[in-house]
This record gives sequence, structure tokens and C-alpha cells, in this order.
Amino acid sequence: MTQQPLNPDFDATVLGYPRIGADRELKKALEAHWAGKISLDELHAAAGQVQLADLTRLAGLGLDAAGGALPGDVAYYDQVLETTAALSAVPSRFSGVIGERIGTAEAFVLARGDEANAPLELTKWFDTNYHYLVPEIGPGTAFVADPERLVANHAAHAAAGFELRPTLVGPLTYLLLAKAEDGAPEGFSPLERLDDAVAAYASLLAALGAAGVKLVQLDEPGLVTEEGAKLAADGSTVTRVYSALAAVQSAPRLFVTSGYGTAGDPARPGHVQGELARAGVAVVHADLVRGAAPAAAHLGELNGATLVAGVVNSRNIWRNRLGESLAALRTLQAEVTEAGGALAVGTATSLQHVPHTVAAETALPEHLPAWLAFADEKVAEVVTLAKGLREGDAAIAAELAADAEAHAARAAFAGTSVAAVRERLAALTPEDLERADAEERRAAQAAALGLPPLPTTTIGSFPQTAEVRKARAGARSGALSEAEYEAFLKAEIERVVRFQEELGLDVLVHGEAERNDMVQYFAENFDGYAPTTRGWVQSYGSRSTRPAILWGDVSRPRAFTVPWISYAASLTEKPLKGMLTGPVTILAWSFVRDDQPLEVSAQQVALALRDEIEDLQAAGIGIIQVDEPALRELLPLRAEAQPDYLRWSVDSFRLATAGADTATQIHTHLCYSEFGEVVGAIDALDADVTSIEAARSRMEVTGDLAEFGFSRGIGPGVYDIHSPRVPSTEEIDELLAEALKRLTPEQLWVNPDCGLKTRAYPETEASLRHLVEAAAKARAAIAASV
Ligand SMILES: CN1c2c(nc(N)[nH]c2=O)NC[C@@H]1CNc1ccc(C(=O)N[C@@H](CCC(=O)N[C@@H](CCC(=O)N[C@@H](CCC(=O)O)C(=O)O)C(=O)O)C(=O)O)cc1
Ligand SMILES: N[C@@H](CCS)C(=O)O
Ligand SMILES: [Zn+2]
Repeated sequence: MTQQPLNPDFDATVLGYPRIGADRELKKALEAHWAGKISLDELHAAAGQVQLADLTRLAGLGLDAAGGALPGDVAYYDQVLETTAALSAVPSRFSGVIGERIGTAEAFVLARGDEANAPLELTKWFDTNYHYLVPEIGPGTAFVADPERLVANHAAHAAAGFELRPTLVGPLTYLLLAKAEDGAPEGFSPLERLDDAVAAYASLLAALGAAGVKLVQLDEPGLVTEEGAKLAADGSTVTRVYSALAAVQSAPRLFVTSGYGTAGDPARPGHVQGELARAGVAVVHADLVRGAAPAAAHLGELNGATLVAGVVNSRNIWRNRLGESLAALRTLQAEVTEAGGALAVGTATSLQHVPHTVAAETALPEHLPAWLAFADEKVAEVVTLAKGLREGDAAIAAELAADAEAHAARAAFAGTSVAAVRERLAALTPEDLERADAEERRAAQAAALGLPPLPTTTIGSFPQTAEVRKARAGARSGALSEAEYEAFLKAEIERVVRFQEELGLDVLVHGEAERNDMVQYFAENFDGYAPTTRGWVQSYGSRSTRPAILWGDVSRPRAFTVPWISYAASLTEKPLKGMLTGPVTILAWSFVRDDQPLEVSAQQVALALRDEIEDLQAAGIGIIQVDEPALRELLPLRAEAQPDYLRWSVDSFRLATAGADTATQIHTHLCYSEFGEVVGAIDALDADVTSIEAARSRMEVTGDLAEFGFSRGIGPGVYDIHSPRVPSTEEIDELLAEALKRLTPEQLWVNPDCGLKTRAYPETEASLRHLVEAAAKARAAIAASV
């Protein structure tokens, strides 16, 4: 076996690494800076320390510190925003506030807005729980290369012996992810600006080359989407863009990645990589986890290019099946060599979607750590696979043995397959997904609930004050006893109930004070699930979540929301809405087992929720909301896979809810996405009432729903809860009038866009007063008109 490196660049690399710091140091520094507690210089210093620690760890794990194997994916807030800054693509609406250059302070204005300007829109990054800031591009947007931050970052670490490769979102993906700025001509597409953007990228590359950078990473995951695939179909656009960039005088060599699926036509995996190599790109990448391995027939002549095989899953936390990966890599290596290229081992995407290290977890069930690989363990897997490829199985015999043992133990573990759960699933029939006819339900619920027209309600959570968070932390650390914590929560619930009564809301909620997170809390209460203690994953900006690990067959040992919700109900004469998170969202925001179809895990979670709904009902709760904000997020990126997903996701919601009595009103809530594309699925959920984010799009979704013939209750959100801004009563009047153009008064509910947990009380109180006032005015107007 040869001891030679596999290729001239590196044998092993990762596309990116978590950026928030092993102890969320960057979050703390960012929030301290925004609070005025530390200066920009101190923030830069803190961020530099985090990156240095990360690079040190990556090199320690075996990535080549000198050969371009280290990712330079520096981003304080978001990687798309970093690219906006490197291109100085200032949206027109900010031109009075931001000059020609987007430095760190200016980037924060784009990310967080100011008194006069709403921030850039945050939206989901592909089918992940990460959110990026949407660039706003118009016909006149100036693209001016600003390499300063990339150059400085590279230089700072080169001095410490780390030759990192600066990373940017590539020009095709950048423009595919951008939106036309307000005021752009009808039909304008940001892609019309491709040549101008490419010119700025070319200047960036020239500057980076002049600064001694040897390799630059351009991420082009946009090529795996339907729109990107069309763009890549004939190869001419890819060739034009990348020939131009590869030809830049004294530019660094290029590394172009395409995670999250197969780039271009899935029937021709490798085609895009072949085009890129022909255009002069030195290192190309393919996602072998969500995408297909490039077929030799489509790779073309690699002309000495390196293919990074993204064989290690960076979207999940299960340890790699090293033996299987090695076999696939060996086949690919033979084909790549035949095509005149070289092979390196890598991750499917950046590791930004997984936490730092399993080693930090001290409270996982004993059996679990050996089954897992977080970012550091995945880096080690990449390094091990490259070694195995280079030196043969014997060189990694210990790792292969440990791996086989861990997978065997996982398959044999009692909780992996629980007979009672399996038998219950096997006994399901189509009737288990059906409720009584919607009209019959409507009549029974009207009689049971006696609600006024245009009922007012909220989406569930009330402000998570410092006091609430402190109490939860106290309960975790033991500073508060169980009894003290219970007393605190009861007092908080009573306060929230009285507050809602005083505001005059019609349907009350308990406020969700006991929940650290709308998914993690459920995972903590299900069997087959394990929460992490330090498994933070960036969601957006300084905010993170701790996705729990769904490792086994799921069931619900005991009712857990019932005590809080029924206590709240006992305090009021008004209807109280019980609050649950739906199966799809629970899966979307967790790390889910990879040894069975997602559909099966969704059914198991659905049955656990069905049990909770039965117990809520038995406790007298007549309205139950099952939140599915991630329904759209999990929609596959490629059209051909969407119908099957929509089938099982809708069925899992119906399985969770269809056990409810005819008189029990089932609500659902959808947010964080545009749902126009999936109105059929929303209808098929068969919920009695659907509250849906709508304020920012001025009730647009009500048109989609009405056009579809959606006939049950709808609560289009009447104000945006993402900012402290208080909507005036008149504004809400207008939105209700707009909604009533398309919906009947019998259908319309009045509620905010989403939960209030991120808001403070002063703006919450003012906004809800206006909401109640506007609903009363609309009711009076309807009564007067009949
Ligand atoms: C609605 N969204 C959600 C998504 N995914 C989820 N799993 N959950 C969601 O709600 N995806 C889409 C959106 C994303 N939006 C957000 C919004 C806000 C946050 C956020 O604020 N995150 C917090 C952490 C929240 C949390 O878990 N809080 C815990 C305490 C955690 C903590 O900091 N513990 C400290 C110790 C604290 C102490 O001892 O005082 C520690 O462990 O170190 C709680 O409140 O109990 C953030 O700070 O990032 C995320 C996504
Ligand atoms: N019930 C949850 C839904 C958020 S999407 C809340 O109110 O926070
Ligand atoms: Zn929501």
C-alpha cells in the first residue's frame, strides 16, 4: 500500500465547522457587544480566540494545517451576510444608513435593523434549522469587492501556522438565495446581475491571491435545488462563471462545494463536478450522503482536479459506518483516478449543523455516546477514512473494530426496537387517521365552546422573562427544589392567565413557562429520546438550540403537559387551549435515528402525542393546538421527492390528532416559512383551526388558502412578533379587513403571527390590547352589516 498523499492538496477536509465556540463564547461576546458591554475590538479579539481554538482543535484531530485542509468559514452572524459584506452589496433601503462598505458594525445593522429599518429577512438555509439573512438585490445594486476581512482573517491565522482557506457562498448560490429588492421592476431576478457579481468575486479572488491565499472555498449548494439544477442543466452557466473565476490572474486555486443533495440533474451525478473541473476549478465536492456519488460517465476529464467525497454525514450525529464508507470510497477512487483526478475524503456539508463534541456530554444514557459522532468525532472519521484509503484497512484496524462493535451494540440494544411500540404501529388502520366530518365537528365545537365570531387567542408562549429562565436554571442545578419550582410555575401560570383575562382574550393559554424549547421539552419527556446538555447548534445569529437525539422507539411514559395545562384551565371560566408540538416539527428539530425511515419515527412520535391528547381531553381541555412550524422546512428540495414527504407528514399529524372527540377543537400553527406552496397539505391536516404567519406578507396566504377552497378556521397572524414594534389598532383593522375579503367571518380567528416567548411584557401588553380592540371593532362592523 502506498504511503503517498492522495492528491496535491489534502487527503481529508471538512467543509466548515461550528462557529459559535465550544462553550458558545461567540454568542456571549456578540450579545455583550450588542448590550454595549464590550467594544468592537474586544468582539474581534473574542471571535479570533474562538477561531484559533477551533483551528487548533482541527489540526490536532489530524487535518493538515499547512495544506488548505482547514476551513476558513468565519462568520459572526451568518455566512450569507459575510458574502453580502465581501461584495459590499448594500441593499438600497439601507443606503442612507450604511456607506459603501459593510464592516462589522454595518453588518449588524443589516442583521438586526435599527429604529427606522427592518433587518434583512431571515429564512431557512436549504432544508435545515439554520437561518440566513436574505440578500436584497436590485438592478442598481453595486457589487464592490471588499477583501479586507477575509485577508485579515487569513493573515492572522497564517501567522499562527494555520493555512486556512477563506470561504464564501459562491455567486450562483448567492444570487439564487437573494430576493429582488422592493421597487425592482416586475419580474426582475437577482440572477440578472450574475456577470456583475462575478466581476466582484473575480476582484476578491485577485486580492486574496495577492495576499498569499492559496485556496478559496466557494459554496454552491444552490445547485442542488430545482432552480439551481435548471441553471446547471446544460453546464454553460457553470462553465461561464467558473471559467471566468478560475482564469483570474494570480488568483488562488478554487474549491467549489455543493452539499445538501446532488448538484444539477440527479440522473447525471458528477456532471456539475465535471463541468467545474473542465472550467479550471482545482477541487470539487459531492455530497454522498443526501446526494448520489458522481458516476464516472459524467465526471468528464478531471484534468488533475481533486474530488472531495462528502461521505461523512454532517447533518446528523450518528457515527459513520466506516467499513461501508471505505468500500464506496475505494470504488470512487478507482473511477476518479481513471478520469485523471484525485480523491479526498470530506463531509457532506459544513459541520455547522452539529454540536462540537460528544465528549462534552456528561448526562447521556450510558449506551449512547459510543453510537455518536458530533463535529470533532466526524473530523476524526474523515481523517481515519483518508488514512484507510491511503494505507489500507490494517492501518485503521482498531477504528474499524470499534465501529463494528458500536453498530452491533446499537442494533441489539433493547430500546432500539420495542415490541409494544412496533405492535401498536402494525395494528394501525386507515380509520385511525380519520375524524368525523368537518361540518359535524364545527357544530359540536360551536355548541361546546360558545365562542364569539372572530375569536381572539395567542399562539401559546408568553414572554420568557429572566425570572422564568432563572427558575428553570435553578431547577436544573438543584438550587430550586422540585416543590419550589412547581410553586414558581403555578404562580407564573396564574399570572399569565389573569393577564389574558384582563386583556379580554377569548381563548387562553398557559404560557409555556415550563418549556426550555418547544421540541427539547417534548424529547425530555419521551422514551427513546435523549436531550443533550451542551449540544448547541447555531439557529441564527447568536441564537442556538440543543437538538435532542431520537435514538430508539419512541413512546410517552406518562402525561407531562396535562398538569400545567389543566392547572391553568382550573383558574378560569374561559376556554383554555392545550399546547403540543407536532410530529414533523419534533423530528425536524432533533437528530433522528438513521436506521429506519423518518416516516416510522414520525408515526411513533404521533402515537405518543395521541396519548397526550387523549389525556388532555380527559382532563377537560376542549381545544388542543398541535404546532407544525417545520412542516415546510422538511419539504425535500427536489420536486420528485415531495409528494411522498407530504403524504407521510400529513398522515403523522392526522395520526396524532384523529383520536380527538368531535367536540374537541384541534388547532395547528404554522410559521417560519412561506406556505403557499403546500396549501393542499395544510388542508389535508384536517385541523379545525389553522393559525399561520401572515402579517409581514399582508395576509397573502389567506388568498392562497381561499383559492384552494380551505373551509375551516384560519387565524392569519395580524402582527409580527419578531420585533418589539407595537402594531396600531388601525393597522390590525386593515389586516382583518384584508383577510375578510377572502375568508368568511365564521372562519376568521384573530391572533399574532407566532408565540410571544422572545418578546418582553410592555410591547406584548400593548400589542395584544390593540389586537383585542381591532377584533371587537371588526365584530361590531360585521354585526352592523347583517
Ligand atoms: C422557533 N424556532 C425554533 C427552532 N428550533 C427549535 N428547536 N426551537 C425553536 O424554538 N427553529 C426555528 C426557530 C428558531 N428560533 C430560535 C429562537 C430563539 C432561540 C434562542 O433564544 N435560543 C437560546 C437558548 C434557548 C434555551 O434553550 N434556553 C434554555 C436555557 C439554555 C441555557 O442557556 N442554559 C445555559 C445555562 C443558563 C443558566 O444556568 O442560567 C447553559 O446551558 O449554558 C432555557 O431557557 O431553559 C439561545 O440563547 O441561543 C433559538 C432559536
Ligand atoms: N406554541 C409555540 C409555537 C411557536 S412556533 C409558541 O407559542 O412559542
Ligand atoms: Zn410559530
